[in-house]
Amino acid sequence: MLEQVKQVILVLSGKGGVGKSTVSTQLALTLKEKGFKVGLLDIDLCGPSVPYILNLECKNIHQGPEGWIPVYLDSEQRLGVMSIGFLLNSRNDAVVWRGPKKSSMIKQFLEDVCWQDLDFLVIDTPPGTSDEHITVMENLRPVKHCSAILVTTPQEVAIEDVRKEITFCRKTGIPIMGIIENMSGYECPTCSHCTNIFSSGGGHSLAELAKLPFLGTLPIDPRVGQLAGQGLSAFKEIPDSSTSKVFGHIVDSLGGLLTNGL
Ligand SMILES: Nc1ncnc2c1ncn2[C@@H]1O[C@H](COP(=O)(O)OP(=O)(O)OP(=O)(O)O)[C@@H](O)[C@H]1O
Repeated sequence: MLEQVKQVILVLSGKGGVGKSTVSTQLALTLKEKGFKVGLLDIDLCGPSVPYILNLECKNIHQGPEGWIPVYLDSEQRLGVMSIGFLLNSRNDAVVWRGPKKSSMIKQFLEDVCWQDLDFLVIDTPPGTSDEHITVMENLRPVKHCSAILVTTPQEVAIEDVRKEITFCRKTGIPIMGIIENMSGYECPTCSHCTNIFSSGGGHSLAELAKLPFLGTLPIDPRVGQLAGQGLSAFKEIPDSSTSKVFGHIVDSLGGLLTNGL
C-alpha cells in the first residue's frame, strides 16, 4: 500500500557498522517529533537491529483485514515500524535465506503492510548494493517521490564504498538527497569539545566532488549509543547536541519539500 506514502527515503551505506540503522531510526524519530506521520521499514534481513534500537523487541506483527499492521512506537500511531526482527523468535536467530526468498519477503513488506497515509517511509537497507536493494527499487513504482541518504564514516575505505552507492543510485535513477558523515570525531558530552579520532571531512569532500548536498557531520557521542535500545530521539533528549541539530535541519528540509511541492 505504498500509494499512500508521500515520500520514501532510502538510507544506504557502502559498509556495515557505519551507523545506518542509527541514522534511519533517529531520522524517523525526529520526523515524528516534528509532527509528521512516519513509517520505518527495516529490510536488513540478516541483521535487523531496528526492533532493538527502538525497544520493540517483544512486539509482534498482526494481520489485519487489509494486510500486516506495523508495530507502532506511540499510542497516536505516528511512527509505525516493520522488520523481519518481529518475525524471529529471538535476536540470536539467523535468517539463512537465498536471494529469491529474501526478495519475496521484501516485496511483502512493501506491498502487504498497511502503511496508512504516511508523510515519509524511511527504509533501512543492508550495507552495499545487494539483491535487497534491487528488489526495493523494482517495487517502489507506486511511490511518486523517492530519494536516498548516504551514510559514511570519515575513513578513506568507507568513503570509497560510498562511491559505489552513488553509482548505484545514478544507474537506478534514485535522486540522492545527500551524504551524512557519521562518527566524525568524538564529542565530549560535558564540554562539547570534538576530537578527530580517525579523520574528518571525507564525507564533505566526497559530496563536493560528486556535486551532492552534504547533510552534516555526526560526532561519536556516547549519549547517542545509550539512546539505542530505548527508542528515544536525540532531538528530544539531547537537544543541544550536534546530532540533534543535524537531524533537526534534515527534517526541516524534508518538511519544506512536502509543503513547497516535492
Ligand atoms: N554517532 C554515534 N555516536 C555513538 N555511537 C554510534 C553513533 N553512530 C552509531 N553508533 C553505534 O555504533 C554501532 C553501529 O551502529 P548501527 O547499528 O547504526 O550501524 P549499521 O551501519 O546499521 O550497522 P549494520 O551494518 O550492522 O546494520 C551501534 O552500537 C550504534 O549505537
